[in-house]
Amino acid sequence: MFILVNLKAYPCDPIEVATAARDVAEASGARIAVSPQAADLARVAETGAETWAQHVSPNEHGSHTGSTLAEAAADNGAEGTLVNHSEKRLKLADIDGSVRAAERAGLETIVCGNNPAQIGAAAALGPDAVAVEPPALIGGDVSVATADPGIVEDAVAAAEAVDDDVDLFCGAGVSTGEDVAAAGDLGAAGVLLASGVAKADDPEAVLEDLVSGL
Ligand SMILES: O=C(CO)COP(=O)(O)O
Repeated sequence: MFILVNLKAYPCDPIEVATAARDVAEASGARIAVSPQAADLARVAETGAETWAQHVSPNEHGSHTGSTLAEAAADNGAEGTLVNHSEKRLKLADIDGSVRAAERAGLETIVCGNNPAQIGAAAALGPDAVAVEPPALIGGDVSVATADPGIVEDAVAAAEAVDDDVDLFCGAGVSTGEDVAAAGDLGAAGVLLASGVAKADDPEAVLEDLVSGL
């Protein structure tokens, strides 16, 4: 299971989380990545933690003020990027453009969707993985695998029906090792989570629990 910690715009210390993620990944052998604010990519990557962008724009170099270029993310240590997170939704053509921009820059891609129909559409764009995150459960206390196991199973089927090579992740409310195991049992290859780590008093302890069953 791949565990991706999205720091969103939470007021946590990205270096503390990244250092903990690096240490827990090294000690456990689990794959853990941290996705900080774009401005923090380089210093998070310098910790040695696997580092992902939260978004990249479909643009190439040029007159695009405010763009987060895939090339810039890669040059600053990102190894992958989320695309179309529920809090950063894009038009279909722009999702396609962002995935293509990420590919050009050598970034891995996870395209998010709110439901199985969107997951099928996202899988058709050929990312490395897709992630189903029901918006109503994001930031809550109950994990998607517990609150709505059917949506994870249906999303696995939707991705598989389009492209067997595209992994399915799930996210929303994930905060414990039990949540990670439940997601895996439903067919997910990884989880996205945010508040469970970013708002924790002791992010390292939460990360240790998350990988405890792997
Ligand atoms: O949006 C998410 C990860 O990208 C999930 O957020 P929470 O873990 O806070 O529910």
